[in-house]
This record gives sequence, structure tokens and C-alpha cells, in this order.
Amino acid sequence: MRHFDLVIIGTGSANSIPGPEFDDWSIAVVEADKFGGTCLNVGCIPTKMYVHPADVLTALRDVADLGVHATVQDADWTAIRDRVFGRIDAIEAAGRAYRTGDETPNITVFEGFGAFTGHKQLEIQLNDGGVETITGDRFVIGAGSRAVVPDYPGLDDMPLDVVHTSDTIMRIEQLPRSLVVVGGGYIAAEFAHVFDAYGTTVTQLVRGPRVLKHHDIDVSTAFTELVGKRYDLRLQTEVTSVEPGPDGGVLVHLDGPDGPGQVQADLLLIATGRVSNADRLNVDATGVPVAHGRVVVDEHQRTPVDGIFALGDVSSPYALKHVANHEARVVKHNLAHPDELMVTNHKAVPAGVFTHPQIASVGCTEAEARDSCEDPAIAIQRYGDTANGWAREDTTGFVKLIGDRSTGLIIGAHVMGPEAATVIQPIIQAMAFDLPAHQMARGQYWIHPALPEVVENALLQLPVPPVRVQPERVGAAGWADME
Ligand SMILES: Cc1cc2nc3c(=O)[nH]c(=O)nc-3n(C[C@H](O)[C@H](O)[C@H](O)COP(=O)(O)OP(=O)(O)OC[C@H]3O[C@@H](n4cnc5c(N)ncnc54)[C@H](O)[C@@H]3O)c2cc1C
Ligand SMILES: NC(=O)c1ccc[n+]([C@@H]2O[C@H](COP(=O)([O-])OP(=O)(O)OC[C@H]3O[C@@H](n4cnc5c(N)ncnc54)[C@H](O)[C@@H]3O)[C@@H](O)[C@H]2O)c1
Repeated sequence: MRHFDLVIIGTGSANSIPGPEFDDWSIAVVEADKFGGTCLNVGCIPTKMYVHPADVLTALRDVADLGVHATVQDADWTAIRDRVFGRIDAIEAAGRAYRTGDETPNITVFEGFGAFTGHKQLEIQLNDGGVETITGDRFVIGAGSRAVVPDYPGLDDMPLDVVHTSDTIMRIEQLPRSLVVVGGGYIAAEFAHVFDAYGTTVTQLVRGPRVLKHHDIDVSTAFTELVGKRYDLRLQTEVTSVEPGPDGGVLVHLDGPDGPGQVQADLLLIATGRVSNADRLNVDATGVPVAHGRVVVDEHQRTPVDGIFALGDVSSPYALKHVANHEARVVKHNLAHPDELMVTNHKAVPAGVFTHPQIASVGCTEAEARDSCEDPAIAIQRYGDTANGWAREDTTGFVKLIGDRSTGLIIGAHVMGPEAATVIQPIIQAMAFDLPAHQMARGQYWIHPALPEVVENALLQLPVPPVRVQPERVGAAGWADME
């Protein structure tokens, strides 16, 4: 049985851990599937490579109002798909070659599925046949998450090329004429935007009252209204069964506000959430506990078993790549410096939804704020009432801020509109560094007439006490007085 100083399960964010500081450690990297994990191969990166052409197409369709005459013919699915995966597959292959090649001689890659069979002992079902059992002094569990597919009657009998999850939909042969998307979360919203923009007839089935229902109520309500005008959005609608369509494709049986019904389409995309892979690793055998479906870790990313760490979707409730990357940096430091442990920072975790319009959020929603404090301060600033938004004739975008009246700090921010995921970044910074709202607004210049002025104006409106900048920190006059 081979023994290693460190065993890493999963090549998503965990693959960033081996570096020069571990050159004298023997390291095993265990990967069952594609090198680089979800984000690179089937997640953030390819989806955003599909979103960008969708954004371009959507913008081109909207330019008539600005006096520009543009004709959009169609989206060349094959060209887009081959550009996306021509680039991604090359990176995947290069990552695998790097870890298996001469440049990292202390690393042994096991291509197969690992599960614990004893204390710090992992059995690997190798992809090309055979089984290998290894042991390690330390382990990093970075095994990610997987798509959840509800057990709809008839689903098992459907042709494989008709029913998809986010894992497979991006590699299809041709653009479907019609698509049913099930789910109302991130993945459903982003793919509905992509396919609708490319020219597919989209029907989205959402069992709740709104799309993105975990977002702030104002964002969720406004976004639901907007996409409801774009494609066939059916709320409070459940799938009851599926069957092959009479002319191919799929016939989805559903139950909604108007009673039972049907919708037919070329393809079905199921985007009903993801679950941690903690249940597939038999972590119990090595004494690692699982709670709420996730591997249990402390603020140093340590499991209760000495030397076993976990990070990313397998242990984190956030299921976001920037969180997995941050946690990987913490694990890397803590492996190398066991006497000076770093703490994970989950203070102001943001997220973007790459739809049209774009959405971004950080901190609490208004409802969460009202649950935890009696009287949160709220400000809403429309893009269209600031110079750049007005120039664009934006009619739907806004920034919503939630503040704490006692401290003047921002506790939540929600943005819907052009470049929302970029526009929100200064607010994330303010929250991360405890910069009070009015100090943030008046303690710096805001480029005029750029989009972030919408943030400046939202900050100024926030009914929290002004906090004056100390003159010695910003120069003799004190920028707090600058109007
Ligand atoms: C469609 C989609 C779009 C997304 N878009 C975004 C986005 O825009 N922004 C964002 O922040 N996040 C996004 N995410 C979420 C993001 O991709 C994940 O949070 C992140 O990739 C998780 O990283 P990880 O390292 O924890 O796991 P992963 O990257 O999933 O890596 C885990 C690896 O472990 C391997 N593995 C699992 N079990 C075993 C085993 N038993 N043995 C061996 N290997 C195993 C898997 O094959 C995988 O390669 C998206 C996700 C999806 C699905
Ligand atoms: N831009 C981003 O950052 C981004 C993009 C995609 C995915 N992600 C990450 O991936 C995770 C998974 O995304 P997701 O969209 O699959 O999950 P999600 O949790 O965002 O949404 C799941 C949706 O499916 C619905 N649902 C659940 N079970 C259902 C059922 N049985 N029938 C019908 N509907 C059902 C839920 O009500 C919800 O609307 C996200 O939580 C997010 O963390 C992030």
C-alpha cells in the first residue's frame, strides 16, 4: 500500500494547493473525472463563455432605441460551442499533463474514484480498471458537488440526448428549437437567458412564486417580472411526469395555477440544485462527520480528524468558486504552517447571476435584516436616475442598500442592472473593511459619469448617521466636506 505525505481528493480548487512549499512532500492527487473540476469544465467558465454572446445578442436587439440599426441573424451554436470547449479542453489537458509530468515529480495522479475504507486510507476505483489503496498523513477533501435530478415519473425512460443538466447541455450538437428549463435558481436563470438570446423558444418551470427567490425580494420580484416578458415563465408550477414527445423531444406534464397541463420541447434542462459529494466518499470510515449533507469543518477548514481538511462545495454552504478558492488558500497555508493557522473569512461573500439584466448581491437581504435587527436602513437608487444610467436610458436597474443605523455600516447590497457584478465590488470592499456608508460616499472621488455613481448616490441616500473622515487621514481639508 503506497503512503503519501498528502492526499488531495478532487482537482477543482484543491488542485491549487501543491506549490513550491510542498516540493519535498509526496502528494497523491485523486480525480475521478475532468481535471480542473466544475468551474473550469462544466461551471462558471463555460457558462460565462455562453453568456457573453447572449449578452451581445441581447444588446444588439435593444439598440434600435438608441438610434442604431443592427440586424441579428442567428447564433451559430456550433461555432460558439467549439470556441468554448476548444479553449477549455486545452486547459483541462494542460492541467492534467502538468500534474502527471516531469515538472511536478513529487505528485502522483490517480485517475479514479476515491472513497475512504479506513482511518486515513483511501480506495481508488481506477478509471482504466483495477483498484489501488493508498494512505496519507494528511488529506484534503475537495470533492465538490453534483447536480440533483428529481425522480420524475418517466424520466428514466427518456432518451439521454433529450434530458440534460448543466453538465451536458453545453456540449449538445445543435441549438434546440425549444427548451424546457426546470428550476428557478442560478443555473436555470443563466441558461434561460443564454438559450432565449440564441433564439430557442424557452419555457421555464418554477415551483415557487418567483425566480431567484432566495435573493432580496425587490430583486427577485423585478427580475421575475422582466424575464416573464421575455420568455414563457410559469410560476408555481410542478413537473408531474415526462415522456417522449410524439415527434421526438420531450412532453412535460405539469401542474400549475391553472391545473394540469403539458409543454413540449426538443430538450429538457433540469436545474434543480446541487448537493455536496460528501455522501459518496464514505468519510465515516476515517472518522470525519457529515452534517446537513456536508463535510464538517472548523474556521481553519479542519475536520475533527487531525490532518484532514475539506474545502469548497463538499463542505461549504456557499457553493461558489471564489469561496472554494479562498478556502483552498486557507488550507494551503494551514498545511504549511500548522502552528500559525489562518481563519477562513466568510464575512462579506458576494455572488453574481449572469443574466440579462445582471444581478449581484452581498450580505443580508431586507427580510434577513428585519429578522436580525428591528429597523434596518434601506436605500434604493435607480440606474436611470444617475448620469450613466440616464444616458443609456436604463429603466429597470437599481441598487438597493441595507444599512445598520447604529454603526453606519452597510450590511447588505443588491444590484440589478448593467455590469451589476462589477458595480457591486466597491460595496463588497466597504463591507469587508468596515467602511461606513457615508465615509465611503464622500471619502473618495467617483468617476463621472461612470456606472458606479449609482452606488455613490445609493450610499448618500442611506439613512444612517454620517461618519466624518478624520482630516489627518485624507489631507488638510478633509474629503468628508467635499460636495
Ligand atoms: C453551471 C454552473 C455554473 C456555475 N457558475 C458559477 C459562477 O459563475 N460563479 C461562481 O462563483 N460559482 C459558480 N458555480 C459554482 C462553482 O463551479 C463551484 O462552487 C466550484 O467549482 C466548486 O469548487 P470545488 O473545488 O469545491 O469542487 P469541484 O470544482 O467540483 O471539484 C471537485 C472535483 O472532485 C472530483 N471528485 C468528486 N468526488 C471524487 C471522488 N470520490 N474521487 C475522486 N475525485 C472526485 C470531481 O470530479 C471534481 O473534479 C457554478 C456551478 C455550475 C454547476
Ligand atoms: N453565477 C453564479 O455564481 C452561479 C451560477 C450557477 C451556479 N452557481 C452555484 O451552483 C449552485 C446550484 O445552482 P442551481 O441553480 O442548480 O441551484 P439553486 O439552489 O440556485 O436553485 C435550485 C432551484 O431548483 C428548484 N428546485 C429544487 N428542487 C426542485 C424540484 N424537485 N422540482 C422543481 N424545482 C426544484 C429550487 O426551488 C430552486 O429554484 C448555486 O446555489 C450556486 O451556488 C452559481
